Amino acid sequence: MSGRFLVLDGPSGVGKTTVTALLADLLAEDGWDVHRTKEPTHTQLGETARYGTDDYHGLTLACLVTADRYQHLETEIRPALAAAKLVICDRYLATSLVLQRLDGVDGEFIWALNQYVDRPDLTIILTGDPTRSRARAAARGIHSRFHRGGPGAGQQERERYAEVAVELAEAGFPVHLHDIGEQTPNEVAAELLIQVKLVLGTACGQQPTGEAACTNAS
Ligand SMILES: Nc1ncnc2c1ncn2[C@@H]1O[C@H](COP(=O)(O)OP(=O)(O)OP(=O)(O)O)[C@@H](O)[C@H]1O
Ligand SMILES: Cc1cn([C@H]2C[C@H](O)[C@@H](COP(=O)(O)O)O2)c(=O)[nH]c1=O
Repeated sequence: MSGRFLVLDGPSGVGKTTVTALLADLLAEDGWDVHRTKEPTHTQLGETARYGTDDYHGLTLACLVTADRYQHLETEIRPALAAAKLVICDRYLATSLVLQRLDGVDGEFIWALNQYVDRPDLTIILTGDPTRSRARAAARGIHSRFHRGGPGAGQQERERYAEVAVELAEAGFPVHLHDIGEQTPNEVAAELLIQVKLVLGTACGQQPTGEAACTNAS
């Protein structure tokens, strides 16, 4: 039996970690056996990437985060999927396509590095007001050079994520773009639950009713 693979991605401070936790709880209440995880991982390799962005740049950082992704897939994500779990992952390929490009790496190289990664059943990209997202990330604590820069950097990141939503959809990844607007994390999670059920079906094996595509991404 094989599980399902769900990803939440988007700019720093938009609320990925908060919403991932809430959505994971809602899905568990719905009967899914949920495995929540994050990239970079909390392994030595992952923490080197997360906290090492002042030391590692460009190609080096691209290789580090992708090496962490393959290790994550091999040791955690694929075993959980093989155990029929619903894996929900905070950040994945979309982050690389946005941040590594902002770091000067060619998109073709990023795709080549990631050519053997698993395709999620659904990638949700959260976007929101960049001034608010940046302010939240700053209030929580800055641990990466990608978190620095004011609203201008946040606006650029937001635009890149919207472009990457389309890019992933064109590459055959089911994508849902969700702008949080004024929503609270609970409201975002409740709305996403509906979308997830449309695409993944229900825990008791009901077939999905929606065709996988890039929704809300224009
Ligand atoms: N919709 C929201 N409205 C108000 N505050 C929020 C919302 N979503 C998250 N927050 C708050 O913003 C802060 C950052 O949220 P969170 O860590 O979930 O963001 P993130 O996207 O995972 O950030 P990063 O990528 O930088 O780790 C937290 O303090 C969280 O409580
Ligand atoms: C998955 C991924 C991550 N990064 C970098 C960017 C930040 O330094 C951290 C993410 O930190 P947070 O705790 O989620 O805020 O990792 C990256 O450059 N590329 C990636 O693909």
